[in-house]
Amino acid sequence: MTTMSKLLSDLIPSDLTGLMDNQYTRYALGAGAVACLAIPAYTFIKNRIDPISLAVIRGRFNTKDIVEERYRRGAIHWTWSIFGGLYVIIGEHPAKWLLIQEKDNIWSGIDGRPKAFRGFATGSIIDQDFEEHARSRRLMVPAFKIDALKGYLPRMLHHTTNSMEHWAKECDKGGYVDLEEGLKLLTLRIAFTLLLGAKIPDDNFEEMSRLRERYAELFLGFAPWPIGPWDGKKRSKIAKDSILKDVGEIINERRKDLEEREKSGKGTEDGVVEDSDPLWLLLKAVDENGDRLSVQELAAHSLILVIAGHETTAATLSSFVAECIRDPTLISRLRAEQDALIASTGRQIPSYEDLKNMPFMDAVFRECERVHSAAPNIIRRARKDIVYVPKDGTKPTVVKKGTMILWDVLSTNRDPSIYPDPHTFNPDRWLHQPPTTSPTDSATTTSDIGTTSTSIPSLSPFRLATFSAGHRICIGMQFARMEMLAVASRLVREYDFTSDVREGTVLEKTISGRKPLLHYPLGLGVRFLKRTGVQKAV
Ligand code: HEM
Repeated sequence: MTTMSKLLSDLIPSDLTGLMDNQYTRYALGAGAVACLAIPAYTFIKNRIDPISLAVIRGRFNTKDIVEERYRRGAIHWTWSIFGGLYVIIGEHPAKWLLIQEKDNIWSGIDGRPKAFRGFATGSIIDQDFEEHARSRRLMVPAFKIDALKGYLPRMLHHTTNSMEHWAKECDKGGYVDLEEGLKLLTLRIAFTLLLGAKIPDDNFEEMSRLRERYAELFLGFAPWPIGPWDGKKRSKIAKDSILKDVGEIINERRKDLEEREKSGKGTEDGVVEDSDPLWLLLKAVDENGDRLSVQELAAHSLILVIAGHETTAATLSSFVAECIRDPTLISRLRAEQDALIASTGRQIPSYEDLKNMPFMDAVFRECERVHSAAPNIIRRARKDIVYVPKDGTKPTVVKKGTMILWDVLSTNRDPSIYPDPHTFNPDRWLHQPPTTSPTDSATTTSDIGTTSTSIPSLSPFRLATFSAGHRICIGMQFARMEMLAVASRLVREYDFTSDVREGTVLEKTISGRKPLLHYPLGLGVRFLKRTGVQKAV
């Protein structure tokens, strides 16, 4: 008898009544029973664990898979995330329900966020809610209006030129420069000097790098152990205290300046370009009792302005660089547009009006915002039991008081009913077939960059969710859009950063416990070289 037939005869005895006496059969039945319980249990758990949390735990992040999984679960569904159980909502209809109609029924300040996200900017605009929050926004909004933006542009461009020359010098020594990190340093410098009015000498790149390291450490407190480092909270607190100390010094200096001006009657009115930044407006503000904000309150707002104002913009600019590396036709089209603009205006350095005349560049950024949204989620919490009734009239969902609700930005931005072939990076979709606009949404914008000027109309922020929507829509959206166009146009006009890429550079973004925003796992190592035949900027 062969080994196989012996095994079979052992497994299947001729006398079936003695089946349970056979030890192999018992093993097989036992294994079958475990599988019967384990497979549905595994499927049940897997279907309820949030795909982003699962990807971070596994260390394998694929945006397309995550988005498809979230759509499979539906426009509103329950999930367990690393921050606890919550409802996920996708798309325009539930987002409007959450962010507008139920505005008074949700917390969007400190009480609305997961515990891990609390406590790093206590008392700032993002912690505040309701009237207090609305007051802070009213105070800051003038710093983001067109006149203020126009005032920021020359200094933005100056810092960009300075950084580009620095990167080129580094590469002249024969190495590569990590543009992802370089762009963070640049946007951090822009945020410190323009939003807080700090004075930072042009050549102190080392000090900027140290400052940037502290900002990176700050994020270590976001992810709970074991995903983040075991001492993440402690390191984050040390970084925060150190940043607050620096910010406190800037505030004290500017407060002294304000007091001196008030005493001498020199004038503190806005409109002087250097004095229309958000910190200046906050410094001058008085409440109904005539009191000014304390240094602690000012420091908290300043901290959040710098965090929100540099990391996200740099992330989107990095996506721009990565897409140009991936597709060389992009860079030739962008260059053709820039070169034509230079020829028609005679300006090597773009003006504010020029930024409104770059439809293709604008389209590329709109696509970067859509596909590579810097902030993947927006989180709120129910203040009372609230009910979501789906558009199609299917079963309503009751969200219990105290439950977190996460608006899935990544998936909303890839809604196939709005964006055909949603996972493909295709800037032309904005030029040829702009998605439907919503006229009421223009009320949320404070400038005309990238909205009314080019062939690209303003899209409902409930459909392109990158900057959020409703009463907390990103206050710096137009600042960011202007900054991205300004920096990118300078890069494209004068430098080549696409042909010599460091070996091993990975162009797919990921999230990890140490870096909770989407980023390139090994940075963007490129050789940054001056284009030949470019006229010197003046
Ligand atoms: C590409 C760049 C940017 C992206 C993707 C982005 C995205 C966001 C998002 C998603 C929110 C959350 C709103 C919510 O909770 O609903 C937000 C809030 C905020 N952003 Fe931005 N942002 C960017 C650039 C900036 C810049 C440049 C500044 C400052 C100049 C800024 C300042 C703020 C502030 C202060 C808030 C809090 C607003 C509030 O709570 O009312 N952001 N941003």
